Amino acid sequence: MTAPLRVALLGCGTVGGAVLRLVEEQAADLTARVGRPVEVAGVAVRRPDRHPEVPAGLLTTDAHGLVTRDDVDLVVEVIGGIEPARSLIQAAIEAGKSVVSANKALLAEDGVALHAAAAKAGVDLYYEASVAGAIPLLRPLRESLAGDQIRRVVGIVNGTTNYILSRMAETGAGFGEALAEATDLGYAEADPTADVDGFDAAAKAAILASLAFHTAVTASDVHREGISSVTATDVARAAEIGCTVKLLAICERVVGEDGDTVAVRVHPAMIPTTHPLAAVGGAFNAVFVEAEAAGQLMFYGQGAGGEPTASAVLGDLVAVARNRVAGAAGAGPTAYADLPTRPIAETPTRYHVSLDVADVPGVLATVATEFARHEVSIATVRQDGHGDAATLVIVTHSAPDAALSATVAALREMPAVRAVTSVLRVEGLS
Ligand SMILES: NC(=O)c1ccc[n+]([C@@H]2O[C@H](COP(=O)([O-])OP(=O)(O)OC[C@H]3O[C@@H](n4cnc5c(N)ncnc54)[C@H](O)[C@@H]3O)[C@@H](O)[C@H]2O)c1
Ligand SMILES: N[C@@H](CCO)C(=O)O
Ligand code: NA
Repeated sequence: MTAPLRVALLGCGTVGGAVLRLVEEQAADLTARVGRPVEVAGVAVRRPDRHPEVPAGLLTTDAHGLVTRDDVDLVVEVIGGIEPARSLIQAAIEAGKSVVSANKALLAEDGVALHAAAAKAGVDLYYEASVAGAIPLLRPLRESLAGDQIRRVVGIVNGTTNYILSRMAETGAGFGEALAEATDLGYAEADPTADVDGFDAAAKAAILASLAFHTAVTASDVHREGISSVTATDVARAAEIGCTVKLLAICERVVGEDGDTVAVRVHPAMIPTTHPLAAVGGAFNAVFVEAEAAGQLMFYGQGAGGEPTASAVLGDLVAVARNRVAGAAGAGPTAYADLPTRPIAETPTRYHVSLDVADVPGVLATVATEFARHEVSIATVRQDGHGDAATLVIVTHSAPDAALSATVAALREMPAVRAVTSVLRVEGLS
């Protein structure tokens, strides 16, 4: 029998536990698919007493010692966070081990350095599970679409916020109420900041943009707005214009006369209910990719959860194990395009603005003048009610985001405007 490939598993929580179980359950198939048996050499945890499911002989608290052990070939990092995950992955790479990780926060911050280290050491670094969980997305971008020119990647990449926004739309609940429900059901974590404030989606957007556009994008390059300020009024206003509210990650390569740039942003937006992303409910994820030759592609499925995420980890594990059997490492992603990031202020967007106004002669003209003064073109205006209870609902054409936000700031100061009740970007309207 050929010698097994030996795996160090770092972390044994939701994802790690599922990885361990699947590697054991599918041992025979993995052997057949890889060409050598794949077995777990050790499992690094913080508290061994909390892991009765793991054979005691495999457990260790010495993660660094485990990843550098001579009898370890491959390392699976499912601890999460920046440290100690970064030092452990670096140590593994330097020791000649290929690495599979699910860690979006780390890859979005340090992907370039980690890839450089992996290339130098001649090992693989794969992280399909880090974006959109089970959905095959990063390897399609990295491999299947490597011959095409990707122009745009737009998606719902955070299940927790999608669940909250879906519930707000279904029940009319406010953000706080929907978040409490998501927490009770175990979708939202005890500290939901990373999800609801858009940090999780921004890290994923950075990874997607880097792979799609062959350039280095970090989480700090991503314009980020979360969903905590989305109100029941926003969701109701969206429904009135045939839209629904989603937290979108939008990565665009913008062709310019002075060279191309990338614009990467995460924010809530109204999208038409006829848009395919509008139908993505609950904790599911979906991502649209637009490439020059391929046209539009859509990827849909479970973006989180132990087993779905472990599926992506195991797919990567098989890939790096096969490379190891072949005595090679796969080509890593390139960042040759080296594109500058375009700030949100210059990025063209469309706004939906809802205003409570005094319905007196001339108010519409005054409001329209404020849009014109900022060179923002209005697509549609609707007035509901009259007298003191009049509401103006305005959808703009595309304009630089800075012009739109300056318009809204000016509207807030106008005596004729009693309140700006809803401001959201709009995507996907023709
Ligand atoms: N849970 C999901 O649905 C999901 C989906 C996609 C990606 N991910 C990513 O997978 C990774 C793991 O997520 P999770 O949900 O399994 O988290 P988790 O909190 O359930 O598990 C992490 C485990 O790592 C352990 N750990 C922490 N520090 C350690 C150390 N120094 N040495 C050894 N073990 C240590 C923790 O005790 C915990 O058991 C994260 O990067 C996360 O972003 C998770
Ligand atoms: N917290 C993340 C987990 C998957 O990365 C989500 O809600 O989508
Ligand atoms: Na994925």
